[in-house]
Amino acid sequence: MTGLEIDGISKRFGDVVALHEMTFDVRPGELFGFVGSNGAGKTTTMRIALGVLSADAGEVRYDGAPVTHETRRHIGYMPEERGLYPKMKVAEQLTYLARLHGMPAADARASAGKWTERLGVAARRDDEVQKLSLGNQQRVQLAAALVHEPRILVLDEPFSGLDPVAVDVMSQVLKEKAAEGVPVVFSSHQLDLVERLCDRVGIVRSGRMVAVGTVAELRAGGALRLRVDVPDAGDGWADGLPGVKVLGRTGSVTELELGEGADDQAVLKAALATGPVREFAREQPSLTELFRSVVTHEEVAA
Ligand SMILES: Nc1ncnc2c1ncn2[C@@H]1O[C@H](COP(=O)(O)OP(=O)(O)OP(=O)(O)O)[C@@H](O)[C@H]1O
Repeated sequence: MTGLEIDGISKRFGDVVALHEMTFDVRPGELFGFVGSNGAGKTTTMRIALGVLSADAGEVRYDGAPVTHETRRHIGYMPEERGLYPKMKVAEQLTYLARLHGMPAADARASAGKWTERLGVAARRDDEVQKLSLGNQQRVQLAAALVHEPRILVLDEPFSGLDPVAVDVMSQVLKEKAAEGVPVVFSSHQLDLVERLCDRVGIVRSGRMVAVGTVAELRAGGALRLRVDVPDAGDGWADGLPGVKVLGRTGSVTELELGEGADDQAVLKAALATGPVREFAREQPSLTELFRSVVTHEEVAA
């Protein structure tokens, strides 16, 4: 198995079970989106992958071998709490960080120059980090994760607080890194962005991975929905159909969810019985809707 593997990681903080047998893998060249509600365990997983925190059980592997101190030098990490020295100048800081990861001085300087340019902060190279806006600090933070040309990227909410232009720059850079064969995992609450950008997505709930797959796979696994446009129908036209839940009605369009044992042909018959049917379409839930149903499930179960 190549790439990054998180295999059965468990972690408790006192009585709090932060992670329970968390398992997923990020393949070389893949952009993997890690999503979940606040406190679900994303940051803890990333910290364990980085070795900043130790797991109670389980293993993190890279290219089939347990991640060691040496392997960790090749991980580019963007921590949630952001980890720059506020009083150090941008280029100086990036060069220093690259040197810490073992880059020779000249290469480190060149790489700092390249990444400040690429991320649109070249004009701020000689400013102290604390003098930059938060969004620009975040660009520098990404540069810090990239400056030593890592083989793995682990980014904790890299998109939070960025303006749309910075989101585009960040997305482009992550895609390029993935295209170079780097496994890229990032957490985000911006599900539209995750849906657009990621090859695969993992949804985590209460420290467990509850769904993982491509966006298309996850959507296909969600409940089937129907959108039915019946202009002459009365309000209760779909009530009482077995396994059918009416989600709502806007104008003449009724949205339905089909559960176990529901028959879409019976829905069509009921629709036709009301008069003309202008639209009868199957719809798959968006990632945001899937996420909501997972979170609601959690609340019901809790
Ligand atoms: N150092 C710590 N001490 C005690 N509890 C902790 C510690 N770090 C995390 N936790 C707990 O572990 C659980 C998982 O937290 P974590 O920060 O990994 O979630 P998250 O998915 O990153 O959340 P968010 O989306 O809010 O950043 C939470 O219940 C949190 O309170």
